[in-house]
Amino acid sequence: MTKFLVFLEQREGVLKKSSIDAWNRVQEIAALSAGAIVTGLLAGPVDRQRIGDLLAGDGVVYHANEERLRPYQQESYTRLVTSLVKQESISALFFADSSLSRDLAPRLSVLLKASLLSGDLLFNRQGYPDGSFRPVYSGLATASFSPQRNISIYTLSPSRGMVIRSSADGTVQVMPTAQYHHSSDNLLAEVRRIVLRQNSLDIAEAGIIVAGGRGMGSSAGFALLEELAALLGGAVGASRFAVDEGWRPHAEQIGQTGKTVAPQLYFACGVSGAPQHLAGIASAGIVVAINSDPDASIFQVADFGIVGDVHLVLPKLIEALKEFLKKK
Ligand SMILES: Cc1cc2nc3c(=O)[nH]c(=O)nc-3n(C[C@H](O)[C@H](O)[C@H](O)COP(=O)(O)OP(=O)(O)OC[C@H]3O[C@@H](n4cnc5c(N)ncnc54)[C@H](O)[C@@H]3O)c2cc1C
Repeated sequence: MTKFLVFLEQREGVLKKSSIDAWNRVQEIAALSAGAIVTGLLAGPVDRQRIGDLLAGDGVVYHANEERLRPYQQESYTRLVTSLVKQESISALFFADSSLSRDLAPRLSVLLKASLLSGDLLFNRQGYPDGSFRPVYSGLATASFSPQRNISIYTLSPSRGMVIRSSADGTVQVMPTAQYHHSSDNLLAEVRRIVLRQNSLDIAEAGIIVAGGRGMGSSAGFALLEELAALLGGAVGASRFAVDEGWRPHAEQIGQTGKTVAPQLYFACGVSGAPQHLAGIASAGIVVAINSDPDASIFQVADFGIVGDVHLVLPKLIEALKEFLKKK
């Protein structure tokens, strides 16, 4: 019997949207892979009632409800996942693509002697194990994969628009996991979480992203994007140019060497639309581009385009939005 395990990531006790999205996608993969059973693993305290409400389909979630697992710790998380994979005879382990999974998945693949497939993975009708494929060379070609080991580990990029469905169509049972020994916990000196800005949304989780590039002119130019993002309840993103210049932190970089995002609405302001940037927004819903160059490549992927100077267009857009919100 094929058993899937989805690693469900929490931050500060809240289940991450990208993990809910991964769970839902694994349910779809299971439907393509005759008879596969979906299970989940959640490390750290999260309201158990909410877990069942948030996840679609049928399945069991193992919950290691321990306070010390609230922050990510490589050692303890590795031990927790490896023991569950062995205990439950898991065939495939799935993660949402995140800084946590980029750290944990390769380590697990060595320890479990598992095939590791990461990136924008999709599954065709063949399902697991032979149906996985993903775009390569910034979407110019497609590569398909057949895992060579008994266990496979997949990291999934967010799906288009990351629309989270309700769980009305199934029953998810939440079960406590057994306690694990933490003999080498004293190896951990200190785990610190650095908050870049209070209340700033992670771009990987955001439903709306307002991104800026070289055309914003300076770090001060991003104040307009912060204002627009705050009005829309979205997050600020950046091109690599803006990050390399030190205008924005790397956590906000979108693209091949940054994050893959899947908002329902994406604003590209003063961004040219280089292939390496577009690689990160392939799953975005509606794309709105503002650029002074009518021939900029970004207009080829945009649903709506405004040709103009961001410093003139954005204040007008913000003003109009404020008026609109006042009337609501
Ligand atoms: C291996 C590799 C990995 C990379 N990874 C990434 C990545 O992850 N993410 C990423 O973004 N890039 C990445 N890059 C860099 C990428 O190739 C581009 O150089 C970068 O995306 C350009 O950033 P930009 O669009 O902000 O700047 P530019 O390409 O310089 O574009 C600026 C745009 O702003 C417009 N503009 C200028 N002034 C105004 C104004 N006042 N109002 C309106 N529009 C204006 C211009 O017309 C232009 O279109 C990578 C490159 C390599 C080689």
